[in-house]
Amino acid sequence: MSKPAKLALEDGAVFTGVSIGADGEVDGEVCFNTSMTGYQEILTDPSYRGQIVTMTYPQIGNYGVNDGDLESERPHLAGFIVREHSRTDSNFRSEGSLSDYLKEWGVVAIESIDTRALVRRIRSQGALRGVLSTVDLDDASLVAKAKASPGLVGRDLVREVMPEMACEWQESCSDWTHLNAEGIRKSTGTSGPHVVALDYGMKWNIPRHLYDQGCQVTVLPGTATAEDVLAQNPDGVFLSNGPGDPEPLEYAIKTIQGVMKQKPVFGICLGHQLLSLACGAKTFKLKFGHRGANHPVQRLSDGLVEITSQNHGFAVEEASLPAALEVTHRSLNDNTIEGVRHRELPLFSVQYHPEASAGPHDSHYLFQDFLKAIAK
Ligand SMILES: NC(=O)CC[C@H](N)C(=O)O
Repeated sequence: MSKPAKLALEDGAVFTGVSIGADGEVDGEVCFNTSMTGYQEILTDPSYRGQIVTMTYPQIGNYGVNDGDLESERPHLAGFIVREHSRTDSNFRSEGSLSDYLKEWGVVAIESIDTRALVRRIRSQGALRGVLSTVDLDDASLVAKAKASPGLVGRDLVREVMPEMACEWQESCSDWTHLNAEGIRKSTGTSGPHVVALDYGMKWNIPRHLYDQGCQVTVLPGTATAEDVLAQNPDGVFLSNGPGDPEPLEYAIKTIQGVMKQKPVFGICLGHQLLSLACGAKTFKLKFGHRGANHPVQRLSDGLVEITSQNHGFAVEEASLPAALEVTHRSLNDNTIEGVRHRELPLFSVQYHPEASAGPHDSHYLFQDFLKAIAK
């Protein structure tokens, strides 16, 4: 028996569909991801905290869910919007249906709305606050709730997703990760460098890659101080992805400033924004963000174009870049900064996701670059 659900936006638009997830009501920033695959990695990426994610690919759930394709222990997004939830899942790796998974984890989700119209609205007006509900179906009430939703700007969402405790990472990339030109060798123990990863909501495929490069990986909560990090005597420091606005994360910026002159640092996505802020740059909010698995990024050193996996709504403001930072990668969609490096110190970061999961493997070389920086 199908249950109605509604999505209401702060601009007054209301979409009526069918619930495919848990009963309930959620609010958040409505964004969209254009990946054709990877819905399980997207659901479990902690960077989506506070967001209601729309998939533009029309049929979702067709390969089910499994215990291997996870980027954290649970879904973190506020809600999920699809055009059509596949009634069957055909995949030898499937261990269950997407709908059952969403219900198990209490994710409010909707299908059978005009996702093309919704995405066109977001693209023309910018990211919009919204409410997704199976319990309140009154349009005016829902629109009022959407207008009251806090949005992402100025909020520290990292504290809601980061781990409580430190841990030693011991997991390799899945056997499904194809070896690229450089090859991802399965870890033969941790004879490599000791890396401290500051976890602001880290996607698991990042420490898997570091581990497969032979690193000993110590994961610390994103609130760790510079003293906590240096007490581990690391050979390098990694700054992870994570949700929300980077600007209010003053504790994280302070920690980075306390280690960046002593240790090589590599940052991804939120880590890239925090490293840039720590060096004196500013960040700004993109109109509707970059979220997908086919975003072209040019590496400026040799002109190579990488096809990248992306999920970010903020970016580093080019006009605010200090002389010490050099732009290394640029988006070919909108020319925004996708990577920087420090001209003197061994610090570099990218706005996009070289760990893929899901997406192309073009950028795995950056993990080797980090080990080369550490070796130097
Ligand atoms: N995936 C991420 O780390 C996202 C970074 C930041 N929360 C943004 O939206 O830009």
